[in-house]
Amino acid sequence: MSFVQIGGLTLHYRVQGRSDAPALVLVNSLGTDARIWDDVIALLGARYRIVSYDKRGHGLSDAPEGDYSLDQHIDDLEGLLDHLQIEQLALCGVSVGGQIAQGFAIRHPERLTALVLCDTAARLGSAEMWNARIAAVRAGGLDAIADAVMERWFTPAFRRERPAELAGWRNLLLAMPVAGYAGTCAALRDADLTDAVGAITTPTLVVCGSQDLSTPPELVLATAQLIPNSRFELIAGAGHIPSIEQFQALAALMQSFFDEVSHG
Ligand SMILES: O=C(O)CC1=CCC(=O)O1
Repeated sequence: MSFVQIGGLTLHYRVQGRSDAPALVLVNSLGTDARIWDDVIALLGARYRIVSYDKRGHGLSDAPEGDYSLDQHIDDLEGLLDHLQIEQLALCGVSVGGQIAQGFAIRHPERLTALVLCDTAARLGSAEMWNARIAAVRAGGLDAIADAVMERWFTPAFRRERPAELAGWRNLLLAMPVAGYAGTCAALRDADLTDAVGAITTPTLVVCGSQDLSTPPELVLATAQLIPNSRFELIAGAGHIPSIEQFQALAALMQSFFDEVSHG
């Protein structure tokens, strides 16, 4: 567990896996923290130096008041990479983490060897939807939305058969600061990369849980179709966070994609 201050903002990050291996950086989704990647890290750590972090507003990182922007999230990632002196990397993000990854790929194509976009799109939801979500958490805290969020994160089978894990991930959501959640909803409300993702040149794997109710497969596929050098894969039996629910399938897809990219 490590911390760095970037422009006055404290970020929590972790560096795991093989220290002399190529870097793989993972970006978490709204309402989660770096621990959503733990099972994937366990499978890929023998071949990569893996950095995961709690983006601003989440986990052990600072959660300033006010609206955040996608650019601020991308600046944070850039600052973390500079701090760790990582020049070249494979980048993977889920949901808003995937938007941060798309934005980084547009800003810094020269730094990326591969891009993995999980359950994300160039545009997520509508301004009305995010404003309603912000109002709900400001009025009632994270508890006001937690049950609905669990239905989008996880399949009915997971919710039925793995109640302890469901309760644990729900606790993670409930523990997060309202300022961090609402600030990131504002970033989602204001971000639209639809006209920009066509400029991504990095080889890109786009994946989506087959039962994702937050960013359904059609939406994710539509973004994949805008990215020239991309491939789309559906992950059966997963909702919005395949790194938890189907981590073996996700890690296998990532590994074969990285092998393909590095062997031309
Ligand atoms: O709460 C959800 O619907 C899930 C989600 C949306 C954006 C994100 O990062 O997670």
